[in-house]
Amino acid sequence: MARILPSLADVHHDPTHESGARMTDPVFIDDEMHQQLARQWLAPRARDANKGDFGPLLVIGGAPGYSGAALLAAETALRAGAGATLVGCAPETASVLWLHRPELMARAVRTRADLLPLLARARVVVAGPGLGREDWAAQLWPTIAEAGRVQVLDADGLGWLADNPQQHPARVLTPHPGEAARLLGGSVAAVQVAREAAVRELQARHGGVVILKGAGSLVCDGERLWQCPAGNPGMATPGMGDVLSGLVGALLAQGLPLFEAAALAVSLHARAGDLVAAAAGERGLLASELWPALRRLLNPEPI
Ligand SMILES: NC(=O)C1=CN([C@@H]2O[C@H](COP(=O)(O)OP(=O)(O)OC[C@H]3O[C@@H](n4cnc5c(N)ncnc54)[C@H](OP(=O)(O)O)[C@@H]3O)[C@@H](O)[C@H]2O)[C@@H](O)CC1
Ligand SMILES: Nc1ncnc2c1ncn2[C@@H]1O[C@H](COP(=O)(O)OP(=O)(O)O)[C@@H](O)[C@H]1O
Repeated sequence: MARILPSLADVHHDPTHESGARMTDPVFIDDEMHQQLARQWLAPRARDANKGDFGPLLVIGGAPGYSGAALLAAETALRAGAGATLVGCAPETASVLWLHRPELMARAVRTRADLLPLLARARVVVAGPGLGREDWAAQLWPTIAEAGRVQVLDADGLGWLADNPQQHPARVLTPHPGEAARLLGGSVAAVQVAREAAVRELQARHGGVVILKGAGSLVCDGERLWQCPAGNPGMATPGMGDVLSGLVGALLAQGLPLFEAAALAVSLHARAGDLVAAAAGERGLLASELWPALRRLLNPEPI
C-alpha cells in the first residue's frame, strides 16, 4: 500500500534553506518523494482495463512546418499510457503523422467546424505544440479558449493566451521562461531572478496548475509549490517541452488529479532525461530518446 504523501509542513526541504526555512519554500521532489508519487499514482492497471479508460486525449497543434512538435507530444502521450490519442492538425500535417505513427489518429482541421467534434469527444486536451502563430491558429484559438475541457496549454498556446488573457479553461500551463515572461509582460531575466514569485504570479492570474520549466522546474497550484531537482542541460533541445506536455496530458487522461499529474510528469521527464544523459552524455540528446526511459519509469515495480 502506498504511503500517504507528506504534507508541505513535514517534507524534506533543500538543505541549503534549512536555516530560516520559510513555509513557502518549494518542496523538493527528491528520490523518495518521486517513488511515493509513482507508487501511488502509477499502480498496475486493472486486468480488465480498456483503452477507453485512458482517453481520448486530443493534441491540437501541428501547423504547417511544425508537425514534429505535435508528433512528439502525441506520441509521448501514447507511450506514457494514454488511450485513444487524436491530433487535430493542419491538413498538410495529417499525412506526416499517419505515416510516422500509425497508432495516432490524425484529423485534418481546416476550420472551427472540424475542431468542434474532436473537442466534444476529448477527455483531455493538449493545446499548443506546433500550433503556430499564423492564420490557421488564429481562427482556431477562440474555439480552443472556449472549450470546456481539461487542457494543458503549451508553446504557442501560451502565446495566444498572452495576447488574449481572458479567462481560459486551461488547467495546466507549461511555460518556459520566455513564455512566462511574455505572459507576465516582463523580461526573461526578471522571471529567472525570481522564479518562485513568477510561477506564483502566473498561477494567481490564470488559476489551475503552472509549471515553470527550466533547471529546477517549479510546479504551483496556489497552495503547493514543488520543485524538481532532477534534469540536466542536455534537455535544452528542441521538442523537449512537447514531450513534457504530452506526458502531463497522458497522466491526466489516466485519472491523476491536476497537481499530481503535473508534478509527477515533471519529475518523470527530468529523471528520464538524466537516465539518457547518464548512458550517452548530455550533448546530442534528442527529445524522443526519452521514450524508453519514460516507459521504464512509468511502470514502477509494485512494493
Ligand atoms: N520539431 C518541431 O516541429 C518543433 C517545433 N516547435 C514548435 O515551434 C513553435 C515555436 O517554438 P520556438 O521554439 O521557435 O519558440 P519558443 O520556444 O517560444 O522560443 C522563442 C524565443 O523564446 C525565448 N526562449 C525560448 N526558450 C527559452 C528559455 N528556456 N528561456 C528563456 N527564453 C527562452 C527565446 O528568445 P531569445 O532568448 O532568443 O530572445 C526564443 O528565441 C512552437 O509551436 C513549438 O511547439 C518546438 O517545440 C521545437 C520542435
Ligand atoms: N538546463 C536544464 N536543466 C533541466 N531541465 C532543462 C534544462 N533545459 C531545458 N530543460 C527542460 O527541457 C524542457 C524544454 O522545454 P521547452 O523550452 O518548452 O522546449 P521546446 O519548446 O523546444 O519543446 C523543459 O521541460 C525544461 O525544464
